Amino acid sequence: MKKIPVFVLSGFLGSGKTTLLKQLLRRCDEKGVAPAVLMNEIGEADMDGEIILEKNQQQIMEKLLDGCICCSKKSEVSDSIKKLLENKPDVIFIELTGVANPEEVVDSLTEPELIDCLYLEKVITVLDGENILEYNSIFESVRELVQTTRRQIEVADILILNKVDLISASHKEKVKKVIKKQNAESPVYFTSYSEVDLDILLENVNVIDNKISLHKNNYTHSQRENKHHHNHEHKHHRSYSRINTIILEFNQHTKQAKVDKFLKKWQPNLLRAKGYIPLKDRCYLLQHVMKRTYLEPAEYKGRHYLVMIGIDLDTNEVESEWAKLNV
Ligand SMILES: Nc1nc2c(ncn2[C@@H]2O[C@H](COP(=O)(O)OP(=O)(O)OP(=O)(O)O)[C@@H](O)[C@H]2O)c(=O)[nH]1
Repeated sequence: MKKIPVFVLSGFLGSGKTTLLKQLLRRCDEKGVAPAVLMNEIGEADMDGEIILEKNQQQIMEKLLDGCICCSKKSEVSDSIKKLLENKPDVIFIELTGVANPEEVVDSLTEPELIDCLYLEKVITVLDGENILEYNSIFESVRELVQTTRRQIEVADILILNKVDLISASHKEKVKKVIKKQNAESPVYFTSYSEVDLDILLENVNVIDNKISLHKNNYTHSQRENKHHHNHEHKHHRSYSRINTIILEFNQHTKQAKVDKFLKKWQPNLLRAKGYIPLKDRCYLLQHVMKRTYLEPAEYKGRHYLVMIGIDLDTNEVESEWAKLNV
């Protein structure tokens, strides 16, 4: 009986995980294998789910919203995976929130009911080449950001150094050195828009004829799971509480410059912003990573909104400033 491989996609907010996931799903389609996806988003709004589903409506997806995968969510993680297993996928992808430690999800996979059905194939960490040195520097980032980034690098089986189109050759070398210091074993791929040789990543993914069905079994650790297993502490949860999410709504269409100016106001506390925003001509998908804002036309028909993820963002202040904009 063959077990189902599970990939954990980790990496800080906006590094390019969803961009990679979309390609992995496309490649699965080409290979004729059935993927399943578990997405974990901080905040109630299901942004990435919508982004993926726009082009891959038929994909099997479970979503965990409003919180990072951690102790309190562990049962929800395994419940979601059990639901995914009902559809008999050949591979499962778990995209973590940018602020989660990858090994936390591995705890959920080692639950007795699941351990004989699936195994952790690879932890893939996607790094934002433009900002990784900043995230990694104790002087420039808050402590828990540095710890999370280092953990994501340390436990990765594959490291994808993304956004090389935005950095110089010398910066690339610098980043490589820093990464290698923290994880000398795993291969590092340099990419733009997370374009990597997908066949290397999916080398062990095939159609599984004889899937193990879900049933209670004895708890056994394989070597692989042991490598990623850790003594889970509750402490980390508190530290993430500094990271908060604010959802803002639009009453009418707005101007790009207005939104840009608003987002700039919250630097350096603002880590990420995403949303479907109404400009005069149509709806756009907005993605804001560090100081950069990306806009692309979207077919989205739902309610317009902007999600802000930040560290120590003052919700009241943000909301009252937003109200003043009268958008
Ligand atoms: N210039 C440049 N932009 C990129 C690259 N990869 C991704 N982006 C853009 O960066 C933004 C964030 O990419 P995502 O793939 O959504 O990042 P993510 O890691 O899933 O983000 P979270 O879900 O917030 O954790 C999007 O607008 C992408 O189009 C790259 O290599 N170069």
